[in-house]
Amino acid sequence: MTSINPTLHIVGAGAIGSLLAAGAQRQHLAYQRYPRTMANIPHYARWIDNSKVPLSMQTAQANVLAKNDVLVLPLKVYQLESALSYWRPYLVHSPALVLLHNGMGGWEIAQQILGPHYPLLLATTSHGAFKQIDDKGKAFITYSGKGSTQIGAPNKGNRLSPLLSDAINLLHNAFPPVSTPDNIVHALWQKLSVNMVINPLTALNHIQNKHILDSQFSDVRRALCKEFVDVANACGLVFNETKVHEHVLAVAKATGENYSSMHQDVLHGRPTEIDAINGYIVEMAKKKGIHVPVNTLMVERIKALNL
Ligand SMILES: NC(=O)C1=CN([C@@H]2O[C@H](COP(=O)(O)OP(=O)(O)OC[C@H]3O[C@@H](n4cnc5c(N)ncnc54)[C@H](OP(=O)(O)O)[C@@H]3O)[C@@H](O)[C@H]2O)C=CC1
Ligand SMILES: CC(C)(CO)C(=O)C(=O)O
Repeated sequence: MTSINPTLHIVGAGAIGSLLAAGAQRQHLAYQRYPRTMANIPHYARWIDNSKVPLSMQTAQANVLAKNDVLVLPLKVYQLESALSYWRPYLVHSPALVLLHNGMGGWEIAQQILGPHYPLLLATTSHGAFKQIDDKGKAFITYSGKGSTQIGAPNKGNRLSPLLSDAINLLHNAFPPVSTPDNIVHALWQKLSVNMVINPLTALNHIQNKHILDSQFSDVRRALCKEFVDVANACGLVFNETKVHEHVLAVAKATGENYSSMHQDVLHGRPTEIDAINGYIVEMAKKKGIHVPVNTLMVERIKALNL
């Protein structure tokens, strides 16, 4: 079963999901959001040029998707298991599915629920967005930082099926630029290297990203990067310790005025993504018999905040 015009089905109505919806809206592409509740669903997006992009408030019940539709899950890793279990009966035609999150572990969860052969894309984005409430009490999102999205099928390089290539084109049309690195898993680990240093240090010390450049964090930064490289290399990914550290510093500088997502989660008393970030490194290290005391400490200290 295929539809004439493929629809972008977006699970939830969070910051990134609604940003993607706004991109589709601007390009006149068919999209549908599936929030858990109507409370706080963003009504519009405040675009980067300050223009207002109204969002369709027509939400739907999940239904069997057409083969050429695309289902995007811009969720936290800890939200994926229940979302994928819920959606599984509606995926009988195997439309392309896109996981879009920080941290790692989503691929493993999707494989467990959908099997190893499901047409799956993994993505990471450096666009920035957050939810707010306006003076009329309506939720909206602000597109706060222009970035780009990298996407690919794990272990497939650029040998993508037409179904997956079409899904990537649809995402690129909705929210460019979308690029396809040679190895998406490597790209996700690269993003992990940034988040495993900046996120817990900014959250634990209540600082903006730029402050992790301070010399007081030099030892902990370097120790985290060394552990990261040991584990990544043991998992078959090639990373160099000096380059990883330099990349982390470059991102901290470029996003210097930001408060990281983990800092904001801690500030607002929300669950953090620590399990999918430093926790993932600890989990992989355990499997490979590698000692990662500093990542372990980061996990323990964030968890001790009892969010
Ligand atoms: N925001 C940003 O600028 C960036 C975010 N990211 C990453 O993208 C991912 C998503 O982030 P973000 O959009 O900020 O997060 P949000 O918390 O804003 O969005 C997640 C949304 O998904 C909803 N949700 C969770 N489970 C389900 C479900 N089963 N069915 C329907 N809706 C569901 C949540 O609803 P509810 O409110 O009911 O829990 C929430 O609205 C994270 O991994 C984040 O780190 C990456 C780059 C930038
Ligand atoms: C790159 C960085 C650290 C930007 O703030 C981020 O991804 C986050 O805050 O989660």
